[in-house]
Amino acid sequence: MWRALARTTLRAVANDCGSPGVGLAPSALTQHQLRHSKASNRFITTTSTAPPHNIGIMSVEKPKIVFVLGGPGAGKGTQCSRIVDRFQFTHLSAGDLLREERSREGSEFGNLIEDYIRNGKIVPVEVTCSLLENAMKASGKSRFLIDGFPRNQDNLDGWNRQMSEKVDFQFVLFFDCGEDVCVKRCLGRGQSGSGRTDDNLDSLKKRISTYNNDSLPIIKFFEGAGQVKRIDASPDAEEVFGEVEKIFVASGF
Ligand SMILES: Nc1ncnc2c1ncn2[C@@H]1O[C@H](COP(=O)(O)OP(=O)(O)OP(=O)(O)O)[C@@H](O)[C@H]1O
Ligand SMILES: Nc1ccn([C@H]2C[C@H](O)[C@@H](COP(=O)(O)O)O2)c(=O)n1
Repeated sequence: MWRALARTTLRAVANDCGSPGVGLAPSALTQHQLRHSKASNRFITTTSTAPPHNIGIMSVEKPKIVFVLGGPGAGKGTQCSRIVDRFQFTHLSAGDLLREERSREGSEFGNLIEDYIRNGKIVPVEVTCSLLENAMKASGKSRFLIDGFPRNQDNLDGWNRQMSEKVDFQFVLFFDCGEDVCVKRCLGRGQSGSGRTDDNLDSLKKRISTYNNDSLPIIKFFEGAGQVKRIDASPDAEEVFGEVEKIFVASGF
């Protein structure tokens, strides 16, 4: 879809992303809308394409994607901010997008998302993947850190169905961190006023169990394919970023 649009859509809104790539104007992009059908208890995605406003330079370059994974509190968000500053990536946190959608007035998924988050469960991929795709398109950028996704087999399958052909997947950046450190960091974040409804011991136990049972197998899957760059996330943030930096430089960024 992006490629088709890129072929016919002008890059007249000059690529403001500061990095090479598709640089499509959000106004000319397909928007995915999601509804929950009570009748069939399924999620339905509808697609509408706004007419392209521009004609011009063609680009077939797909957006570059790095998945960022690791336990709750491993420091994914912290490191993503630094990568954004240093390597001109756009950071999309699946958790942040879900929290935003939960708080959006009129969202039909607010209660569902809250229930999943509070209980440390993974929201159905139809919701998350549509939020990610819409955010990617709206950004007009071409290098993305997809943080906290794919978190289970459902996430991975949904991504493969909806997105894998449209992006240029680079690697998984895996922040490896012991459980005790993760818990301590999340509780510290809660005490510093994160306002998150899941930075408490009860939710954390569930999140860690979901991570061990559902997310680690996905990381192992990518590892088996030689697509994981593992980082020890237990040292301080500065030291961790030193390792992150080496990986991105070695990968040509
Ligand atoms: N290397 C580090 N050393 C010490 N504290 C850290 C480090 N990295 C992050 N933190 C702190 O730990 C907390 C969790 O970090 P962060 O929000 O980046 O984790 P996360 O992996 O994105 O978490 P989640 O998956 O729950 O969103 C924050 O309060 C952050 O300031
Ligand atoms: N792919 C995802 C990512 C996140 N969530 C939900 C469930 C998580 O516990 C919560 C917080 O995510 P975080 O900010 O810790 O990355 O958001 C999900 O369902 N699916």
